[in-house]
Amino acid sequence: MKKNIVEKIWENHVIDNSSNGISVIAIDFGFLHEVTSAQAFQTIEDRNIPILNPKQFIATIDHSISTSENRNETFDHAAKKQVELLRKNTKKHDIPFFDFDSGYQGIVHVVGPELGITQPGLTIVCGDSHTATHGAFGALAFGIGTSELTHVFATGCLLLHKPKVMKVEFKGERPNGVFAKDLIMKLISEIGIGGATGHIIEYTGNVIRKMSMEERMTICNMSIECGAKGGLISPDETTYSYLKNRPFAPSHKNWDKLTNYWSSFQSDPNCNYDTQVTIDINHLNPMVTWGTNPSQAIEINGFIPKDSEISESEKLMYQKAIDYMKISPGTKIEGTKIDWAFIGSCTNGRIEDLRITAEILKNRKIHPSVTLYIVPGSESVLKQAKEEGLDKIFINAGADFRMPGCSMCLAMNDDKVPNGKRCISSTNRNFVGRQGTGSYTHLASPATVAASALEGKITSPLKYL
Ligand SMILES: CC(C)[C@H](C(=O)O)[C@@H](O)C(=O)O
Ligand code: SF4
Repeated sequence: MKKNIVEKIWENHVIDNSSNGISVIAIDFGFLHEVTSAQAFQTIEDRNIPILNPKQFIATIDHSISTSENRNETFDHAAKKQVELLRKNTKKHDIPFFDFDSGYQGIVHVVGPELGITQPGLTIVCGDSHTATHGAFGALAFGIGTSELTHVFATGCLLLHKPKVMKVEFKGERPNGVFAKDLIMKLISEIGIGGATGHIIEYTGNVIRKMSMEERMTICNMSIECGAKGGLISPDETTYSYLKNRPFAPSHKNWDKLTNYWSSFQSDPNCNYDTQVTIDINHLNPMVTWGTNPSQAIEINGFIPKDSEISESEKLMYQKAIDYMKISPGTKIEGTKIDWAFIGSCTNGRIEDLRITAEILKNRKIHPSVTLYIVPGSESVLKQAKEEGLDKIFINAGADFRMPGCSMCLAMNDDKVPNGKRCISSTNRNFVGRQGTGSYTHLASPATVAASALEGKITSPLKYL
């Protein structure tokens, strides 16, 4: 029988199928961060259960930490407690922990792939919704809750319903100025925040095949924003050459055998999907959100929608978003004044994102009324950026180039957009107050963010490319 990639990984990991549609699935790897792991550690300790395989996990710190130079010292009390608890728990249970200045610290979804831990065909979990990112390598990766994490600690398994599978194909040629971020934002704006609920998305087609691993991660990362449990891309030569020589990737000895095995994680031609979506990107422009969820996005040369263009079922959400965002229906989104700009996060905090940012900022100054934070996704991204001299370009442009972490993506730390200020951001969520109480967020690609920071208003990157 023909199978899609999700079915293949699933069948490879089924330990038991029960009669009520729930299966016991083996989990290969788990990532931990300071916000969602403490309760799971506490539960297994209270019940006196050991962690079955501590080497099946790695932990790092990202969400609540400071991104200032002296980040070790500038902790608020609650954040410090979270970090210290994770340090203590990982030490006690012998789980590798990537602390400040280990060389491996960073946002969990940036760190896993760049260390070569994320590999094709694996099942990967983390107490974090953007675990979908790891799907870019052909892994079945998804976020779990704290009680599920307790199960994985104790048993290395999870009880799961088999997900449905949606095939998404981007068709055409990518126009200049249009990046992976624009493609995924376009998909979400088409199918809506619940469009892929209950599904894992498989991204297919030539546009995806030509993408780097960084771009594929940006795509898979935002799968969750249209309701999907995860998103993945079948592995190919791009995947294998990215993984080769990474610190935790398998050794070269049996590399051909290994890549042959990894290549088996492909959907069979003409296999079955529960849902299929095709997106034509031939005439796509850079995307930007106008509202308070990621589906409320338009092309940058478009107009903020009017009430008459909105379907009955979306009117309430629409009106709330318009009121909150203090924008005028029917006006052009391009040209909207911004006060802050942010480049970073597990969506767009990788080296390629910093390179395109540098290309646009080089020998230019950001607008005097704009504060631009550039936050690398990990210590290795930071190191690479410095080696390439990108830090100097950022600083010369007037940006604040900071230490790795989630930073202003969710403002659970010191980095916040002030009340009443408007930010253009390379992140994945524009919920009310996401970047700070009373702040306004417009999501876009790093190129659009950089161009907008130069102009002090929402600006297409085309002018600078
Ligand atoms: C804190 C964490 C649970 C959360 C998530 O699950 O995604 C965060 O990473 C986010 O992006 O909102
Ligand atoms: S960078 Fe943002 S989206 Fe990613 S894990 Fe951190 S808070 Fe969540």
